Amino acid sequence: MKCNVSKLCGGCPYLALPYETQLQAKQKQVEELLKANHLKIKVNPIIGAQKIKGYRNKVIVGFAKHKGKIVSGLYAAHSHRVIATRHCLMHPELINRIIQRITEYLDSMKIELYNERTGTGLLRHVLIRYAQNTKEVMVVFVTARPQFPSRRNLVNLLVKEFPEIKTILQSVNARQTSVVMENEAFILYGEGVITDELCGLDFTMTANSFYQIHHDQCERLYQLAKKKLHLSGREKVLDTYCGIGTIGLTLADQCKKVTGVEINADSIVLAKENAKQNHIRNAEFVSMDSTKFMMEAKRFHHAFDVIVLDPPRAGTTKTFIESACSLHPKKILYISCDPRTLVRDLKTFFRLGYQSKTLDLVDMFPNTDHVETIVLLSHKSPDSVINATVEFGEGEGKVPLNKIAERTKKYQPKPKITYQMIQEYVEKNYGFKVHTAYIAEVKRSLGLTTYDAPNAIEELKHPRKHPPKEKAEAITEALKYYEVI
Ligand SMILES: C[S@@+](CC[C@H](N)C(=O)[O-])C[C@H]1O[C@@H](n2cnc3c(N)ncnc32)[C@H](O)[C@@H]1O
Repeated sequence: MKCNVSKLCGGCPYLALPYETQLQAKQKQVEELLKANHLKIKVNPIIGAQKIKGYRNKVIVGFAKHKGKIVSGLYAAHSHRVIATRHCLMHPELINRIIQRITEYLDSMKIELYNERTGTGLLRHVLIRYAQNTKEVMVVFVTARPQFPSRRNLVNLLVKEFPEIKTILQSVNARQTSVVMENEAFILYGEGVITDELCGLDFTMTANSFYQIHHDQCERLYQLAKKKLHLSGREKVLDTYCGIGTIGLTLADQCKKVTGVEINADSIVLAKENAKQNHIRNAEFVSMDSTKFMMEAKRFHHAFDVIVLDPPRAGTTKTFIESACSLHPKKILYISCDPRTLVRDLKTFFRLGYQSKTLDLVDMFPNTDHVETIVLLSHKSPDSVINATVEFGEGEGKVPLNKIAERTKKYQPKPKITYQMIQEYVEKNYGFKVHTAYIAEVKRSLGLTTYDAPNAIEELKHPRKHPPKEKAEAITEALKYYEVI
């Protein structure tokens, strides 16, 4: 593929290589990284893309003046210099056409461009999102101040010419910063959102939500995640760093319950909306830092059969990993867009007894040096097994069957004392009700194991509850009555 500005732009460092060579380079890069870190994991052959150009569904363009005319393009690598280009090979054709029209309109309307050095002027960038399967488009004008002359005219011209544009927004960023969108955007046209179809489900997103850049490869990644997890329908799945709920919701039909955790409150609103519009009823979402959630889950002894994590480039935290392992999930699925932080985090998982023999790569970013990795971890199986042969019956060296029955009776576990039984005992004997969180707190203070409270997820959003003295005493009495202590 030929691109005239490839050297200046730096966005596609592998563009000159045949696609097969690009894939080999990514495979080798991850294999060498694992080897250098003494991680014995086999890397399965990378899953290459069919669409290797025109795949980017999110684009940010800058503007500059060239010979008195407004031109648009991507920024040069590690700089804010705009590389004028009419046609980026990685953008869908429709996006290239919209950018071109916007540039022409801005020029004819004599819109002032923002000057980063002096902090003067109006237009900073334009962000475009494209929902590949529904063909819906979102346009966001990022300006340095709210007043935007001719914007009504500009909006009317764009929506008339491109019926695919479902919404147009303006985001005001007055600070001298390189961040593209700092504040909430206000709607100039449409609903402020677009919806795409992914893995047979509808996902609505805003300008700020995370959504994988390559639609088709994202579907293959999620299919692989499903295959690796091999859910039975009985599992409680925790989807951390869940964004607008894409991974968790695609797993929801194969498990008992999905809990999604995400720091961006707007994404959680969308995740809930996405569950609703797809008629998914076994999913709940919490807006919280994933590490904090994990710490609380550890404190409250929440049980999850599967934990999925898909953090940003920086990876996750040691505390997240330690807390996650302490919950003893059967499986942990780690999806990462940066192999270096993945390797760092895998070492901690391995140290804590979780292991994996294989790792998969999905090429989400053709022509770049980035690669997506996916690895399933499960708890290490025993190092060795002792085989013993026992013969039952009468006579020397045999174990009599009646002895087994006696022993079984002796070691029969006591029936489980539930929170409800304790609540009922307290209410009957003391005349007041006690919250499950109080029971958990008393049990914890006595060094006992605690179990899921029925409203466990709700509780995670609140600080721990310390029971008043009389309630703590009543709960302790109930625990004695039931011979828990
Ligand atoms: C790589 S994206 C994955 C999103 C989603 N799993 C998907 O595939 O669309 C990472 C997500 O983590 C969120 N995030 C970043 N830091 C976080 C944190 N400390 N706790 C929870 N979520 C966080 C981001 O807002 C983003 O939505």
